[in-house]
Amino acid sequence: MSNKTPPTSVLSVNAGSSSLKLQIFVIPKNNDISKPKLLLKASISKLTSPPAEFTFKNTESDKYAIESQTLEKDINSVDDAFHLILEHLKKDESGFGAPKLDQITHVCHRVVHGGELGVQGPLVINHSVVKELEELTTLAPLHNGPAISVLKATSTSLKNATNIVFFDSSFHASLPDFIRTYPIDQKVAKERKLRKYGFHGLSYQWILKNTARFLGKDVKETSIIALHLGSGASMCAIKNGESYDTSMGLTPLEGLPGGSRSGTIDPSLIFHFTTHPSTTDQTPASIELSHAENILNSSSGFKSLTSTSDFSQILATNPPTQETTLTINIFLDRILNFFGAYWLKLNGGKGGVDAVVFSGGIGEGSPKFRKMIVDGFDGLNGGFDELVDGRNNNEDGEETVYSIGDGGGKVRLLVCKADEELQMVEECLADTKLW
Ligand SMILES: Nc1ncnc2c1ncn2[C@@H]1O[C@H](COP(=O)(O)OP(=O)(O)O)[C@@H](O)[C@H]1O
Ligand SMILES: CC(=O)OP(=O)(O)O
Ligand SMILES: [Mg+2]
Repeated sequence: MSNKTPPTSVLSVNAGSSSLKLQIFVIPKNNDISKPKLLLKASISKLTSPPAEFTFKNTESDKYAIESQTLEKDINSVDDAFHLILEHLKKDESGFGAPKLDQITHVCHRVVHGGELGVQGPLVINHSVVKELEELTTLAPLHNGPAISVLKATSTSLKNATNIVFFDSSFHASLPDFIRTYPIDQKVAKERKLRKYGFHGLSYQWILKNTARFLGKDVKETSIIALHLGSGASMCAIKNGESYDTSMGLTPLEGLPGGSRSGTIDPSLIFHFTTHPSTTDQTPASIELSHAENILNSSSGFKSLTSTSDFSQILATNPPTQETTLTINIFLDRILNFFGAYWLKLNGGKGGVDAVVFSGGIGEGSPKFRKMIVDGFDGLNGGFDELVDGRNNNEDGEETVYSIGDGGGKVRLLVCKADEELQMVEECLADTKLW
């Protein structure tokens, strides 16, 4: 329920497939509502390649700070992670610079799949919204369930707060019909809402607005190829400020491979892979995740090719093994497939691409992998910036967007640090309909 008061203290929660990231912002009294102040940042990562890692930073006090702690306890779900962070927050309350947990007025939640709800943009939750989201769980099996469980936990533990959901899929409402439509029976497709939705949209919105700012361009005139390479990886062709194509589809399984996801495969492979496919005559509401779908989401991708879903470990294996080399080559190859396609679709050869932007844990964290990708652009002869090693290796840059190229090309090479949490908070503060 909305409490109809302007936000003064906002908690923002991002339940990813391998991590939970959380930030708290305050709007100091008499201050501009568009300038939230970061009070606290916490994350638990490596949930799918344990042991998990905990970080906690209160900008006002170091008393309970945790730079990076390997968790001994069996923390391997977003739910566990949320409760652990909540316990730590309660301990930290005494050291809080400003509001206590019960003074949080608004909670922003990243929900990956919004289905048709997602087209409307962010929503204040009520029972019917939660019910609709629950029905979408099977369409984002690694994400929606955990996000709903955090949503329920904050509704119970932060009773005074308004809970708002922000959808990863909303940014892709602009996909043209010939891109969003799968060539299947259209009656069935419409009835069951089977189409490309696309995800990582909060990240793409953040990348777009910050890249436009960096380039000094209007968002509506900015066209980029963005790569969000995290535990789940996707790419997006953004044309004049709108999503024109993206690699994920009906679910976050389509497109690039990821930590535990296969990405695109021949759909018939499912029937050769499993001896327990779901039967086809179930109604959508009663369909459980099939065995095969579960395998493709949870035990495929990097994890099935090497011993880990943690890409930093795969890149760091020295000397590389046959398995790590194969994994890296597969990921690179699929990225270049999409890159070539998006370059054509955006008319890159005729100046239709302003920048290539890397983001997500891998996109931000690995100069080595960025260089491999950029080397793959050679054949396009596309007027890209030259990669500058000193810039590409810049690990401590504080800026949200920075250049890794020489700046002399028609197509800039940039890194943008993902911040889906702040993206949600900025949207929340800007949209008075939400409070
Ligand atoms: N410095 C790094 N170099 C390469 N990969 C990295 C680095 N830091 C994190 N990663 C990888 O990023 C992925 C996690 O990305 P992230 O965007 O945080 O995940 P999530 O999808 O859960 O939001 C993991 O595969 C991790 O190994
Ligand atoms: C949509 C998706 O795959 O998200 P994440 O990378 O956070 O798991
Ligand atoms: Mg993420």
